[in-house]
Amino acid sequence: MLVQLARATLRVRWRCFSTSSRWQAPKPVAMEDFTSDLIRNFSIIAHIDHGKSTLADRLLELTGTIKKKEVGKNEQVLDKLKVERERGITVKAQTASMVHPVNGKNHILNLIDTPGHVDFSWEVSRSLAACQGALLLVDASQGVQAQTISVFHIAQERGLKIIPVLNKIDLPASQPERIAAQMQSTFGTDPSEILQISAKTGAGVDKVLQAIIERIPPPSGSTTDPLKAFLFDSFYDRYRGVISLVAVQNGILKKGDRIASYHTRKKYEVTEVGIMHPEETPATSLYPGQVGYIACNMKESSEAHIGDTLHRAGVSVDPMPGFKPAKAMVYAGIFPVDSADFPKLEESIKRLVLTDRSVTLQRESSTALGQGVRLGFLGTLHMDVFRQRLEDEHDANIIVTAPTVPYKVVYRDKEVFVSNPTEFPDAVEAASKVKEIQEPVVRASIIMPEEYFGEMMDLCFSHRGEELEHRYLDAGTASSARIMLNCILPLSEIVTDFFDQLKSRSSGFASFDYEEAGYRASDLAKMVFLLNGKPVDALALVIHRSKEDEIGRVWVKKLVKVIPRQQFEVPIQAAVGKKIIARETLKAYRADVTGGLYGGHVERKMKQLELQKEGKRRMKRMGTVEMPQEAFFEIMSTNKKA
Ligand SMILES: Nc1nc2c(ncn2[C@@H]2O[C@H](COP(=O)(O)OP(=O)(O)OP(=O)(O)O)[C@@H](O)[C@H]2O)c(=O)[nH]1
Repeated sequence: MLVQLARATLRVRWRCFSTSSRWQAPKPVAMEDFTSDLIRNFSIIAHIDHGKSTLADRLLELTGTIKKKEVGKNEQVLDKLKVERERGITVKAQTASMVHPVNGKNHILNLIDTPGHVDFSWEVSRSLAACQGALLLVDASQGVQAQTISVFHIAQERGLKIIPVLNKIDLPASQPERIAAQMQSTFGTDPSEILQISAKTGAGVDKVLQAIIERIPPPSGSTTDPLKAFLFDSFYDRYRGVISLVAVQNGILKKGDRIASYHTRKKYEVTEVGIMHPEETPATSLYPGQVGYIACNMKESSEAHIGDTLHRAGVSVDPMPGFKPAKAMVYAGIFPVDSADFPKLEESIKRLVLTDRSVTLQRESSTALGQGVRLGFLGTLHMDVFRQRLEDEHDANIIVTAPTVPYKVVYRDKEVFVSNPTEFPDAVEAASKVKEIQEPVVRASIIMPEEYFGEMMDLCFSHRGEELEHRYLDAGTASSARIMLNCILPLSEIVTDFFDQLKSRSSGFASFDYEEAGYRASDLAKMVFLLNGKPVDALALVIHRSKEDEIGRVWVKKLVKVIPRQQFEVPIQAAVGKKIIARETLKAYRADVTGGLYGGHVERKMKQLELQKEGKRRMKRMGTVEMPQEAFFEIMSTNKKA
């Protein structure tokens, strides 16, 4: 079987999100040998950078699934997006099956890789739904961090068997005994169950394989019960349409089966089944407990509903519990720098959304920026990653507006969610019709060494934190004890610079995580910016009244720097309702680009005039003021630092 799997692997291509070449099906792998007692489905869960992808690679190597990498090459097998390699973070959960013999019997181990950033906890949760166990990986030099705690709780809620693993024991700064004690006090872990490894050198990794087989229960399921498969992920292949990743619960799933979606009630014929090895490797069939992929002529990604139950057409089954859909927490408008590029941009965005189902989209138009798309993301990192993918993979030249959270406007007779500042009620409307405005808040937890406690309290207060409380995670020595600080923070306060400040004010030692905590009434208002007395829609912001002076001043200063001088003086003002909060004046200037050119420099002169003409084409008229699209780009990209 091992040989057969390895051969099949050699003949298949890499699964790739951006490009897809013609594909030739190798001989299918027979899966009937892998009865459910020989299957283990597991995930690796950890705080960001604690070594999940490195350990995944070592496990794939140790089981002979991939070849051992050349020393010095640092690319990880399961992190495949360019942005993942560049930023060293996992964005999209991936699956890989490996085969490992124990007592002369081949076992199949299905690893589902999970992302490690707080923005992607939805991906973590859905990956775990297909598992019976999880390796909880903790960096032995850093100890328990904010996301270690949140992923532990997700895994525990799902009833998974958790295997505690201390990683990076090769580092001189590692303190395995101390961190083991910390895990015991935080999670109630029995220190004798903790494995100590170095994913980098490979030390102790064989023990991990053994523990997966010994400690994680095999999936249950019956071959004779009606077919029931859980759909936990999907991606798009331009030749075969939507490919769904499934965990078979009962029955046997094979090519030619007529299946139906419980969610959409649509029927399909299965054209291919297989396992991720980690590339797609066709198989004859998938048996209960097995995790693999299917192709069934689904044309639209929206047909593959994450959390759906697939069953045999005409044979009904009780559905799986399913998932809460991903909820957008941060919204931003994306516009092309050159308005003529909109159709191409819209197409690129749609294609990218096919690979990232948690992004929501809606068309929007702005007088200042023209046609664009308003997108909803799980968080700001998610937004940044999407932007980078749009630029890297689709060569897009874009302007991204300031991020906004979804506010709740409570009128006397209805509640409306507003995720675009231009739609936020102005002062007049607010005074006459609106009962209350609410903003989303989160329950934040920050873990830090004791010496940064004061700084972190300060950070929370300056971001409107409430209900602060703290506790010690371990007793440690006076200088190295760790504290967990919890508080309620408005989501809008963490979508700008909170994370950067947390890192810089704690010299990188604090970690942060949050979960939604509903909505709270808040004193919010719309701030508009006026150029020569006329408001510019794309620049509107929703702000907390306690910060209106500070934000108004920063923004007008920024605007005066990036807007080119006009032939007349231009007042730049920040206003809330009728009240002007801040003002700068842009001095008049006569643009004579050829002024400095004399005599025979005709060619140069013509070129300058051409350039000016080109510039004019891209100018936007804001009332009486001309503003190049690039100025918006400048403002928006300096936005994060505001
Ligand atoms: N010294 C040492 N470094 C390690 C070890 N394991 C991982 N690293 C390094 O730690 C960094 C993070 O490792 P990754 O495997 O990318 O971490 P990750 O948890 O997958 O990160 P995300 O997927 O972004 O959450 C990389 O620079 C690795 O080379 C280890 O055992 N020892």
